Amino acid sequence: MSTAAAPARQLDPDSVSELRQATEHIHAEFGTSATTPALLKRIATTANAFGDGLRHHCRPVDTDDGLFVLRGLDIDDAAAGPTPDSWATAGDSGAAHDITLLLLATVMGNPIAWEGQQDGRFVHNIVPSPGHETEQTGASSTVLLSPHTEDAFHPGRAHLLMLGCMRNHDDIATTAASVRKTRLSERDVRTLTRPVLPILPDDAYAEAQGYAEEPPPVPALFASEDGITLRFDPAYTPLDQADDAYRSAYGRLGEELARVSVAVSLAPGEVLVVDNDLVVHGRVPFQARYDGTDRWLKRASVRVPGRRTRPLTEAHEHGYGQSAIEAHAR
Ligand SMILES: O=C(O)CCC(=O)C(=O)O
Ligand SMILES: [Fe+2]
Repeated sequence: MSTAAAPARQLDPDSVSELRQATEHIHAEFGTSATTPALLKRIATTANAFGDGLRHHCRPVDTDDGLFVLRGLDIDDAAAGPTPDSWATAGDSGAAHDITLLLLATVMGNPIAWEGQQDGRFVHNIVPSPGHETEQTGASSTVLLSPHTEDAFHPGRAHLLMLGCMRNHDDIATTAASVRKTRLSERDVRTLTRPVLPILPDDAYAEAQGYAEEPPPVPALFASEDGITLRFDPAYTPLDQADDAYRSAYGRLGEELARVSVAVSLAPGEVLVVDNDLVVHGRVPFQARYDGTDRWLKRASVRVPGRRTRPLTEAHEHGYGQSAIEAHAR
């Protein structure tokens, strides 16, 4: 794995103060980041009024890296308070930063929430949690969080994943691997473009895991008009149901993704924006502190209307009974 620097977009001071003022206004008015229709409406009108400078920083991912890091937001470590010990107890910890992230997410597209995840909040807290060390979820720590497409099981998954860093004293890296950097034979691409295996709901969706209907097989790769895209979550893909040829091609895709993987260790105030159709992300193992100073990320998921990065057949998938809620009406 390489530690090559991810493309960075440095926010200019005007954009930073525009964001800060908007955040302070909304936070003072609502006193919480718990999303009500009124708060979401205020987010939308505020984001719509942002200047071109900020908008430009939020333009789509424009390199084969499939990601960028927005830099320059300020986080006051003392004011942020202790890192919560789980999403369930996080409440309004770092609420102002939830609002900032929602504003940025709204400039980039339409933020989404899932009823079945983190109480339906639009901004998730990613913190290590006692008792969850070895899971394949954001709450784990001692295990490698293996590379995955976010919410790969679902046709309504985000186009963009945003990870905003509150705290990361131990420099724990997010990993990211772009399908556009892999080298695969045409034959492997053909094989992996066929809908052979389903992707089952991950451990963050307990209810969906009990869904009664047949899991639909989906392609791992898709040759979109703009180039190849992927939908990949090996930890939740029943590979034993495929034949040898498919399994080997799938294995080569995994090896190529490992080869091109980069490690991005976020600093407070940085926001990693990952194109969820191009890049699989994960996290290196680490030892949690559990003393209020642990790594703490804020996560937002964004749909970008009108993108053509996915097969149209996805529209017929049942999504295991889950549906995403969009922050803003179209
Ligand atoms: O903790 C990280 O760096 C990434 C965790 C993750 O997979 C996610 O938040 O979706
Ligand atoms: Fe993830």
